[in-house]
Amino acid sequence: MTHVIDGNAVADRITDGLEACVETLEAEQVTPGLATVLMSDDPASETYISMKQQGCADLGIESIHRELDPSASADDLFEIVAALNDDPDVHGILVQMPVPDHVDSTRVLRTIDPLKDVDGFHPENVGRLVAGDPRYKPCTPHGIQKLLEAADVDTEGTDAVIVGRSDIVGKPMANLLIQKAPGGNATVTVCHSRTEDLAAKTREADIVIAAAGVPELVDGSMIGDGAVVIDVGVNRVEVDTEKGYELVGDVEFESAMENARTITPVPGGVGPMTIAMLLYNTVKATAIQEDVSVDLP
Ligand SMILES: Nc1nc(=O)c2c([nH]1)NC[C@@H]1CN(c3ccc(C(=O)N[C@@H](CCC(=O)O)C(=O)O)cc3)C=[N+]21
Repeated sequence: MTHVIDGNAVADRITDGLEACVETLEAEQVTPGLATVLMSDDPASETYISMKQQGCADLGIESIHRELDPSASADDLFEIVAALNDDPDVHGILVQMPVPDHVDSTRVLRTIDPLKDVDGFHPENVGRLVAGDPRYKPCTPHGIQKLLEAADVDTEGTDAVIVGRSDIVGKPMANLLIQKAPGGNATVTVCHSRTEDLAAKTREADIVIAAAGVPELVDGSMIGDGAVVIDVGVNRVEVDTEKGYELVGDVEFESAMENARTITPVPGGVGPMTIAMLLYNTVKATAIQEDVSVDLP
């Protein structure tokens, strides 16, 4: 029987653990603060931002929100980030990606105070991750590490194949999986749109992590017997319902189920973990900046 990992349950366990950390901070008169910045009218971005705010509210994290019209100037965005950098009540800053084309996203990431960079995207934090001394692990790959741990998947000595080379999932995931630490010690292959024979790579893998942003790119014929399959895809496909869309992963779930030992669903797999690990980084950022020690889950 294939084990379907319940991402909501694992995320709830993490947030329960964070609750104790928030209490420890409160005892020191410290309330964690997360700022979200949105410069997009993409409905998906709006959904994610409101899920993040809800997560903060549930935990007792103060959240503030700044919104800019997508036609605003890059300088307007930099000014907002600079003000949040200087605000002592704000411990974490997240600028929702993607930003409009006329805004240089790498410059946005460089503008955020690295201590408040709860996405872990600032070059200083990327550098620390690559050097094996992470401060804030990027939320989605960190969440995947937690899911694997919860499902009793030992990554050590495994062959892991990552499909997708993005800065926010593929690259940091590869770095975490090759590090000399629990949740690492894997042999990693990173595949992408120019990979010659994707199926030949994934079929040999003990762990397949699909993060290409292509609906149902990976099907059962590409999954080896007994493999672990992690689906990072959150593709919105239009359907004729009240909601208007359906979430489709990068994995064709039904056929992949037939070969996989363990698999994550979409929705209810990796997505909820991304939010939980953002809250985790916000609590960690608060503890670092306020010099309080907390016992992170
Ligand atoms: N600076 C920045 N940081 C991010 O962390 C970031 C970002 N930009 N831009 C967009 C992506 C995407 N992302 C998701 C978060 C939660 C779910 C999630 O919880 N999904 C639910 C379903 C949500 C629904 O129903 O639409 C699930 O999979 O069960 C998905 C995707 C964070 N991102």
